[in-house]
Amino acid sequence: MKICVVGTGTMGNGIAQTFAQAGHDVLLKGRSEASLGKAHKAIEKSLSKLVEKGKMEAAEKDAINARIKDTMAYEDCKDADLVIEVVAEDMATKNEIFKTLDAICKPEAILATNTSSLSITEIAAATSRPEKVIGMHFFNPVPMMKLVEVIKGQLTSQEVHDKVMAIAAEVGKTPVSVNEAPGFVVNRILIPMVNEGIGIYADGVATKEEIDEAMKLGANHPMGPLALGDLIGLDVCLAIMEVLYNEFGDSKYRPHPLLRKMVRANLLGRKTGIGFYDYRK
Ligand SMILES: CC(=O)CC(=O)SCCNC(=O)CCNC(=O)[C@H](O)C(C)(C)COP(=O)(O)OP(=O)(O)OC[C@H]1O[C@@H](n2cnc3c(N)ncnc32)[C@H](O)[C@@H]1OP(=O)(O)O
Ligand SMILES: NC(=O)C1=CN([C@@H]2O[C@H](COP(=O)(O)OP(=O)(O)OC[C@H]3O[C@@H](n4cnc5c(N)ncnc54)[C@H](O)[C@@H]3O)[C@@H](O)[C@H]2O)C=CC1
Repeated sequence: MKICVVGTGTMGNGIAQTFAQAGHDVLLKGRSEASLGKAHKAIEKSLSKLVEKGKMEAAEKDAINARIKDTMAYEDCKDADLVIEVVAEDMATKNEIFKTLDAICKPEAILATNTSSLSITEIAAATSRPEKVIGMHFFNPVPMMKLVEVIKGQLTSQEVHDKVMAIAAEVGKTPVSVNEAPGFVVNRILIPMVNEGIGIYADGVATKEEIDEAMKLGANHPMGPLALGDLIGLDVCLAIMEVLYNEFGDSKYRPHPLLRKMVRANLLGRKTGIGFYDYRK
């Protein structure tokens, strides 16, 4: 199966790695040599961790790296059987890319989106093949997280849904079938929790370290809400809160003003080196 991953950010490199680790050839579509180079660096770092831990042979790491080829041209996606779009959480951007992919990709190709919260039906409406458009939602960090939410839009066919469930399982993930709804299952619970953690911090109820420690020890979460926001990317968290707020029209999903302020200051978390915590050492 020929896989094409469009987008080289936090999630794109993890998804490319996962497919290559499962033995697939992957075409990674980036916007610049620099972004592609950064993605390969992240993949190399992740695979090296696995080699260091004795979970992977060095030769296997080289073979995985070799299976990931780069491109900057959508045209090169034309032979792909499955394209996974992993770009910014913005409907206009996704619509534009799906329109482009629809014109280039062979008619039987499945076009999947890794969107965190947006309507699959609305993304599919930009194409002439809505029955082949589906949500394939991976979790961060992709190599470590087992779940993939598989989301059918209004017009997604059962056949495409079943195929994508099988593909997710084949690459070592556990797929869960989810009906289309803003934020699906996990993010409708998780991101308002991050937003609430930010509110608690802004209210001065506790320091950021204390808030995170409290949720780690008091709820057995692997990381606290502020560290998690930094891992996800605060721009992504804000985009998800905006979708929940706008789609449901419910004030309980209001993005906290401090979240907005952090994004406006480009303090996005790990990807910019600083968010609630400083990663620049
Ligand atoms: C926004 C969305 O749309 C959806 C989302 O993704 S929401 C975010 C969902 N993700 C989460 O909630 C993540 C919560 N955090 C965690 O599960 C864990 O903290 C974590 C897996 C990220 C890291 O685990 P940790 O125990 O805190 O740290 P650490 O000891 O460094 O890592 C644990 C293991 O994972 C490995 N690891 C971590 N990241 C890795 C990566 N990217 N690649 C390879 N290995 C990695 C480490 O090497 C380590 O391996 P060993 O257990 O063999 O020693
Ligand atoms: N960060 C996370 O924890 C998770 C994010 N997601 C979703 O995955 C998608 C990507 O998120 P991240 O990788 O975190 O984002 P990121 O900010 O790390 O990377 C975004 C990528 O999109 C590209 N991009 C931005 N604007 C573009 C445009 N106009 N045209 C083409 N490419 C463009 C960038 O070059 C970059 O490769 C989003 O839909 C997000 O909601 C899903 C699961 C988890």
